[in-house]
Amino acid sequence: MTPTLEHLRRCSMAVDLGAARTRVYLRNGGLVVDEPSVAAVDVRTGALIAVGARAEMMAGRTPDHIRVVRPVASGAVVDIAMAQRMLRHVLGEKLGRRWLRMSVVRGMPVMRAAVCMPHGSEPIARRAAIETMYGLGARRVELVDTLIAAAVGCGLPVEQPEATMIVVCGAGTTHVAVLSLGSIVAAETVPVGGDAIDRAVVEHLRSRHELMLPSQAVRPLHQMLGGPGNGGTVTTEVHGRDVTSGLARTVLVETEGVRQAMRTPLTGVLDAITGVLRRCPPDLVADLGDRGIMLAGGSAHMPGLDPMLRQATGMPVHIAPNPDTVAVRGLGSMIEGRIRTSPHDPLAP
Ligand SMILES: Nc1ncnc2c1ncn2[C@@H]1O[C@H](COP(=O)(O)OP(=O)(O)OP(=O)(O)O)[C@@H](O)[C@H]1O
Repeated sequence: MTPTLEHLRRCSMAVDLGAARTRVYLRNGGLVVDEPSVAAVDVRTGALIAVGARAEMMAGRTPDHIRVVRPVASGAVVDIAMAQRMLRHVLGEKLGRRWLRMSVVRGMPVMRAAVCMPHGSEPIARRAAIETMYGLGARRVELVDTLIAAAVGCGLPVEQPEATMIVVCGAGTTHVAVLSLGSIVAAETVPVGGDAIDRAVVEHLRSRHELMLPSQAVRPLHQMLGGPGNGGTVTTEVHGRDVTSGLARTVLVETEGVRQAMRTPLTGVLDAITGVLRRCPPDLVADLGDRGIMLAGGSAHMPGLDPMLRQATGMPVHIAPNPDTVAVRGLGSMIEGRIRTSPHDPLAP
């Protein structure tokens, strides 16, 4: 069923279950949860040991009996029971007794929740999101297209008869859309995000330089994506571990090689942008030439991404303020009734 703004105004909670992070916004309470979508479980007893940032820190450092799991992948809940335990735990931790009062009254579920769903998600993914929220005590669940929520969160004039383009680049997926009059004119989703770019860098250094890179060493290399950074230097020192000996090693890496490695997965995003533009009427494309692209999602923080998109598309690229939380904040504005859109808005994914 397509939710209307009236339905959304009755929701007390907006939820964005991402592959990297889980975010919860409470009506009149703001963003109360922004934690990694990770849980650590004792496989002998099934007990939950940690969730969120604490569980993420344990990844790769656990003894055999502790498993670190990610219940959300590519924008879909893949382990409903674990997603419920993770959410219950973080909400209980952040809200205490208030959480109990808002979810169940006299044993009956009372909460109404709005959940962001990736554009074009499969019915099974929608079902999984609904089941997750029912298990948490929701009486009713409204699903809203992430692209609409993100556009609202970016402050784009979605209800106006002019085109706006949004690119939401998350951890596992990137969504591209052109919106006008509160509706999606054309959209595409590609299974490429920040994680694929990081994997491309790690793989390049392993195969070309026989260097294993610790995960925290990948981010400083993002700078190379946009063009010849570092004052135009052609090589950069990278510290890591030798693949064969396991000993610490420093190598001089050609920036162009790293840049090409990062650009390879991003060709999917560029293809999606051109595909969406090709499907738009010419008048809307003319609007976009002036307004440009609004870049959102956690990967918008990647320092080389916006210059790279600017260079490849020839269009202005703007980074949304707090780009990683735009979708849940946009959905939060909807449940708080702070936006006006045309009454025929198709909000559903
Ligand atoms: N400062 C930063 N520099 C570079 N990359 C960053 C930065 N902050 C976050 N990221 C990247 O952003 C991604 C997470 O983005 P986001 O929080 O939007 O994901 P998500 O909504 O959980 O994922 P998805 O939309 O794919 O389900 C990760 O790949 C992370 O590495």
